[in-house]
Amino acid sequence: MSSISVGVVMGSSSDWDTLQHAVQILQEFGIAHEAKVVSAHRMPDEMFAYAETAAARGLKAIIAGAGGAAHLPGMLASKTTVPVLGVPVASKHLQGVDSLHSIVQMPKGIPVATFAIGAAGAANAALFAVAMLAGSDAALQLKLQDFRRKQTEAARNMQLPPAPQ
Ligand SMILES: Nc1c(C(=O)O)ncn1[C@@H]1O[C@H](COP(=O)(O)O)[C@@H](O)[C@H]1O
Repeated sequence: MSSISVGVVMGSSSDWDTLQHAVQILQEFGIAHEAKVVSAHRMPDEMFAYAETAAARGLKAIIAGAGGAAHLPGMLASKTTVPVLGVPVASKHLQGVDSLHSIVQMPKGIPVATFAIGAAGAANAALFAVAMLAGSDAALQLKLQDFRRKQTEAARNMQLPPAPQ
């Protein structure tokens, strides 16, 4: 069994609609991963343990998504040197701008790579993790290039509806 290289964690099961887009990408690229709820606010002891054991377990990246007062990515980053990729989840009242600001405004010295709010951010966080792993994996690099090539092809083939008369 291959060891897990990317952890996907989220503050609540209600974040799954967003974070599933990261998991889909990791599945597509055949990256060994895990997905679980780990909340800095509601289960701080487990959050600390997750961060503290991440490097020893062989994780190369942690994708962490949360909404509102989204402290999870930053708190994980404070307890591990494994790169943390933060995904702001759209919140009910402030549409995720609160989540984005909570994740992106880290103090100097504890970086969190922060992505766009929502599904695109989740997918891009996973693609970024793939790119990190592809640096030392030639086969994965080829898969990533193929992904980009197909995406370019799909964009070139995009058709617009007829112009209104
Ligand atoms: N931001 C955090 C943290 C955290 O940062 O530790 N834990 C939960 N949450 C967020 O609370 C929102 C509402 O959660 P519920 O839907 O469970 O009430 C979620 O978007 C979650 O990420």
